[in-house]
Amino acid sequence: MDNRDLEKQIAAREAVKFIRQNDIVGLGTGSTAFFAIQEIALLVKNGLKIKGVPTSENTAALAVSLGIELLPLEEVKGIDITIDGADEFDEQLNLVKGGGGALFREKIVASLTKNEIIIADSGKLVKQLGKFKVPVEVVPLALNYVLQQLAELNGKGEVRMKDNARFITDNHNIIVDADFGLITDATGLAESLNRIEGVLAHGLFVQLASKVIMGKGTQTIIYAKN
Ligand SMILES: O=C(CO)[C@H](O)[C@H](O)COP(=O)(O)O
Repeated sequence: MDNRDLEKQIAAREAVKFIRQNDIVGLGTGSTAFFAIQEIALLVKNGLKIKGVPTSENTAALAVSLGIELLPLEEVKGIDITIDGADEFDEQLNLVKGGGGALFREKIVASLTKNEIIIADSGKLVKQLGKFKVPVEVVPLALNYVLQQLAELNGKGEVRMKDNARFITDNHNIIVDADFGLITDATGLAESLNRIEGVLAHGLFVQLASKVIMGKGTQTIIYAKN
């Protein structure tokens, strides 16, 4: 395992300590969340009773393969704790998410969650968001309109591709990765993106995380809400 994976793993091990018996647990998506799901599966094998809520089809398949019982997102009224990754975060706990294209379900799960814990390796911490382009999930018919609106916000949008075709999300939409340069006002930008018709969700997560647990070398550093 390389150093970044080790950092992800120790962050995941620390995060699962916050899970309690009978919790409803949001299960994140991506290579960091993968470590948390593995740790949760181990706890379940050892007698922990939880129900998982997946943030993507990939995560659902992984969780089922590891013996974690799932609840469908549409039936869930509240989630006790979620453990998810991020593409970048700042010390105010603002995040960019959606590198794996699961941002819409991740945002719904985060919004339903009491304790949203983000786990990350040390490469994800930034002084200011914007190094990672902001993923925007777009209803395909609205693509040109959304690209124009992003340009009005000084964002250069590019349709995400995979294997020479448009990347398609679990919700049958496309992703535009938008470059806004360094983001000075994450709240303002998030609100502007929320107002664009045709945008289902965007990857700016503001005021949604309660802590970020970051692996650094063999230690973890916790950034928490004041
Ligand atoms: O938001 C996400 C998926 O939509 C992931 O949490 C984010 O992309 C981080 O992924 P990884 O842990 O593989 O670096």
